[in-house]
Amino acid sequence: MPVTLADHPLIKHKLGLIRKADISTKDFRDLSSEIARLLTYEATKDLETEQITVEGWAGPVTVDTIKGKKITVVPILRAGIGMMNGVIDMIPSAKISLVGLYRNEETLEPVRYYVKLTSNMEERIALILDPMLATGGTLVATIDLLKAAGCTHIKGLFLVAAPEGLRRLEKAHPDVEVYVASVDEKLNDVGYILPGLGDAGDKIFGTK
Ligand SMILES: O=P(O)(O)OC[C@H]1O[C@H](OP(=O)(O)OP(=O)(O)O)[C@H](O)[C@@H]1O
Ligand SMILES: O=c1cc[nH]c(=O)[nH]1
Ligand SMILES: [Mg+2]
Repeated sequence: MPVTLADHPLIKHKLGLIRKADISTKDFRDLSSEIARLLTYEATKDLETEQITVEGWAGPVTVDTIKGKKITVVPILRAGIGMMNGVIDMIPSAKISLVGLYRNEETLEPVRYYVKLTSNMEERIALILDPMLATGGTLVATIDLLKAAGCTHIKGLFLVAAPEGLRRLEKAHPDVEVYVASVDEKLNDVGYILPGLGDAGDKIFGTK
């Protein structure tokens, strides 16, 4: 399974800031979006381009344009919303497909409560957004439903992943490409990533 650790100095610096325990809701939100923007740069490096001719200020000029498949951004509710604006800044024409899943706190299994996908999923590259890849249950369930809708090209963007979640993903969906700012040490006994970020959804929405 292709895993890209996006360890650009700007990403590393921003991760250092977002890990602080006393971070404000505003700063957590801003940094999630900023790191997402940089992950988008990495995740779109292999998009194909083609040359077209446009009318420039001094006459016709040959320019590159992105060709082929269109993109749908798939934020996993709630926390994935915190990355969405950063990604949309970079790909303003992307369609958005929402997937609502939360983790049952006892079983750690994902519970589905909302799905609204855009049209023609089979023609699109899906960019899944979630700050946290912990046990991997939420991500595997999301990929299951995207594939059931016809998606064949799926990438996932995460701020922090646990090795346990990456191993689970590799078994279930080895074709999916992962872009992550940090692969952390492990999960604790209640399924939180260490050192991690804490509860990303609560920090982005200011709940709890
Ligand atoms: O890899 P997993 O073990 O499945 O855990 C990861 C999921 O947990 C968090 O969501 P949460 O259930 O807290 O929902 P929220 O975004 O609504 O807070 C996180 O944003 C992921 O979606
Ligand atoms: O560490 C974790 C694990 C799951 N969800 C979170 O928000 N944080
Ligand atoms: Mg949460």
